[in-house]
Amino acid sequence: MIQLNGLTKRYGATLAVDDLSFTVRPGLVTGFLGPNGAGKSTTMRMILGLDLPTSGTATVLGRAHHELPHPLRAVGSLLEAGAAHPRRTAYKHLLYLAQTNRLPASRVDEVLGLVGLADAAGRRAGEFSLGMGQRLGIAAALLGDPPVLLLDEPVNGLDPEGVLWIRTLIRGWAAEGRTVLLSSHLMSEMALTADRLVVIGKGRLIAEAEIGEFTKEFAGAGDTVLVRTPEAASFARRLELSGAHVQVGPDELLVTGMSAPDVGRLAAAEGVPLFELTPRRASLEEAFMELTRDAVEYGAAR
Ligand SMILES: Nc1ncnc2c1ncn2[C@@H]1O[C@H](COP(=O)(O)OP(=O)(O)OP(=O)(O)O)[C@@H](O)[C@H]1O
Repeated sequence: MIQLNGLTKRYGATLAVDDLSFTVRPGLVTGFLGPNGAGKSTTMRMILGLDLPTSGTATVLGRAHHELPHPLRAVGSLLEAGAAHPRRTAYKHLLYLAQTNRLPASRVDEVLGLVGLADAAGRRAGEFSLGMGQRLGIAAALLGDPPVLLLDEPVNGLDPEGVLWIRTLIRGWAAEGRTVLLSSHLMSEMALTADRLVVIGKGRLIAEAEIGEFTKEFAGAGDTVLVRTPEAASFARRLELSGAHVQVGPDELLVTGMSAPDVGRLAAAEGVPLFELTPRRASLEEAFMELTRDAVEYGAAR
């Protein structure tokens, strides 16, 4: 269990994390989502005791990170790939971590096996591919067999096989009853991996919900209907008079705020020939962009 209570971090004039409170429960994958610069990494760093809050608290298993008697046995994390010394072998890197955390050396072989790096144990971390580096990072996170896991953008830059591997691993941890907090700026990735979502923007909580509730709440919002007609301009005006919002292309219209059957009925009533009438569902990704639109740091001009 991870608990944030009024967690706040200020860097000079930047309020990176702003009065954030939420709970991450065991047995579930909680997706931590927000556009670039939303404050996800800063929040995770504070949970891990790598950064001090300006105010508020973050606790793991009821304690601040510095109060945990054996931090690696409580919480494992993957913050960035390549955290290992490049000249150190995978085995030595993990052995060093195990020894400084009073974990048995036998655990090093176990975790190397778990992440599929047993054959690469003697190779230097600096020679690893991105995917292997990611596996090494996960091996380190698992060393203390912790009940809580924090992963910051773990699939960034991975090939499809690597992405599937991490996704399966994460789902497995939650099924074992662990608490998993997983950050991403990709809603599509979250839809496949997370049970719950915490969405932040500009350091503040925007939404918190089960992934199903989130989909239900936002399904429909932003749905569009593609219409092709030789009478685009006049039909667009007619649609707008009926309350729809219309984007006009050379020979197509993108209609929001009116269902496809209603567009079809209106066209029939007006005697407008339709060449195409296609409903398009808004994706979860679009719902997320809509939700965080005002919180994007450097958005395209609108
Ligand atoms: N050490 C620091 N010094 C000053 N400002 C910082 C520092 N770390 C983060 N920030 C600022 O705090 C804000 C939040 O950054 P953070 O990296 O936590 O966001 P994020 O959600 O993880 O973004 P991304 O998805 O891009 O990794 C940003 O405006 C960032 O520029």
